[in-house]
Amino acid sequence: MEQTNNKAVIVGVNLQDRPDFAYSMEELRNLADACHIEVVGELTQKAAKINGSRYLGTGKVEELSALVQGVDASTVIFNDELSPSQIRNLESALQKKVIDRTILILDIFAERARTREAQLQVEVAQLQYMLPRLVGLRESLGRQGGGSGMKNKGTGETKLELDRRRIEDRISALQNELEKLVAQRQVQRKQRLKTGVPVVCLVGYTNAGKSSLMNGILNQYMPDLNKQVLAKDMLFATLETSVRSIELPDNKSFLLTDTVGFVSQLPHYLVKAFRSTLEEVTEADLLIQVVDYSNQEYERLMEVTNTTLKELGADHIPMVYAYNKTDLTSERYPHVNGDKVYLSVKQEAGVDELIALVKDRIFQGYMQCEVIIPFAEGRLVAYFNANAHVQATSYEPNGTRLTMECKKADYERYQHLFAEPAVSE
Ligand SMILES: Nc1nc2c(ncn2[C@@H]2O[C@H](COP(=O)(O)OP(=O)(O)OP(=O)(O)O)[C@@H](O)[C@H]2O)c(=O)[nH]1
Ligand SMILES: [Mg+2]
Repeated sequence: MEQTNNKAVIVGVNLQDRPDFAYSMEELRNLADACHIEVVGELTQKAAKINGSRYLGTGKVEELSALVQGVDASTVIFNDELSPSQIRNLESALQKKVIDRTILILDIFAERARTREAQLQVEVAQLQYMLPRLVGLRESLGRQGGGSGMKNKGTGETKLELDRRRIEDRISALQNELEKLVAQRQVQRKQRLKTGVPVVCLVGYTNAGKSSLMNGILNQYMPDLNKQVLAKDMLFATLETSVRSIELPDNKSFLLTDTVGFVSQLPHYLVKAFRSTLEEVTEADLLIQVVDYSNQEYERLMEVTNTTLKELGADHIPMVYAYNKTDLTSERYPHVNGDKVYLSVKQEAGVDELIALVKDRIFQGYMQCEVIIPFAEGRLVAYFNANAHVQATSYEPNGTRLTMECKKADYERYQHLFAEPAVSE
């Protein structure tokens, strides 16, 4: 799609007085902006239902046509996903390029995707969006042929059938390649899981500050590590997950994952396409939902996030909340209330409080202890070195003394093997 120097009018139907309608139009403007399209006009209509053939009522299409001419726009962007026939009818009525919210999101994803896996996922989603629209195009050609629609069942259709088959072949080739990449990543993930280090995932609406928070935590706890992630004031700055190991001053560590942001009406092709990337989320020990607390609509955006998590099958995972950007509100910060931390990554205030809460949750089943492991049980020393936070090791006549923080369950399981004397808290 041509994107530069594009002027567009955005159009939305406020279906049954949607409470989040104004925000969804503002978001559409931001999506257009992220696609380098300049929005020069807006038209909305209140309606009980969307017009099946032209999205808007007839009078409104005329009004739109005049508006588009008046502001010299080349493109018209609709707030909902349009059907193939709606696109066709609107293009012929307006004589302008007609696109919808889904195309904008797909385009942004296509432009931002960096890793091979993200690129493949986006291409599959784009092709899946195109497929039914190709069929629509075939219908329109059939009609142009005139008569029964059977008469010219010739060249046009054959070509489109070919295109269709080519697209289907391409989709399955891409999916094959994707499966291989996903399998590779799963091996890496399994290895990480095997180490028993807890996994914490940052989730939330796009632009809430997830990547900024990841950087804030890295700055504070891993200042020597140059592993910052991209954080930017734009929708979908992050399209792939990145994992960083965070080591805390008391020797405990966890893995922190930054993920792609959610958005309302995220095209289902994309949810599907990104499911493999978001598998990390379903295996996390704890989720940190990052909320842009300065956004008036923050509660609705949290609902979208929660619904998406449910779709991913991650709604059973314990969650804490980082109410970010509190510097832009009148709320006091940093300040903790139950499982919520009011903070400002920008002002570097509240990260410690959040980490304390995270630690409290992920290291719940741990205990501090000192044990002596008989030399004959050497494999246990190896086990604790891999699965506990061993703070000190020394050698006694009757075995290896470990001072460590380990899982309570592990302590109980192996207690009968420890040599005396051992002190534990
Ligand atoms: N005022 C203020 N701005 C913040 C704060 N934290 C992050 N931001 C800004 O919010 C914008 C988005 O930040 P990101 O960290 O990229 O957001 P994200 O949640 O990772 O977004 P996606 O990757 O697009 O899902 C950036 O411009 C940040 O500078 C904060 O505490 N206060
Ligand atoms: Mg991000």
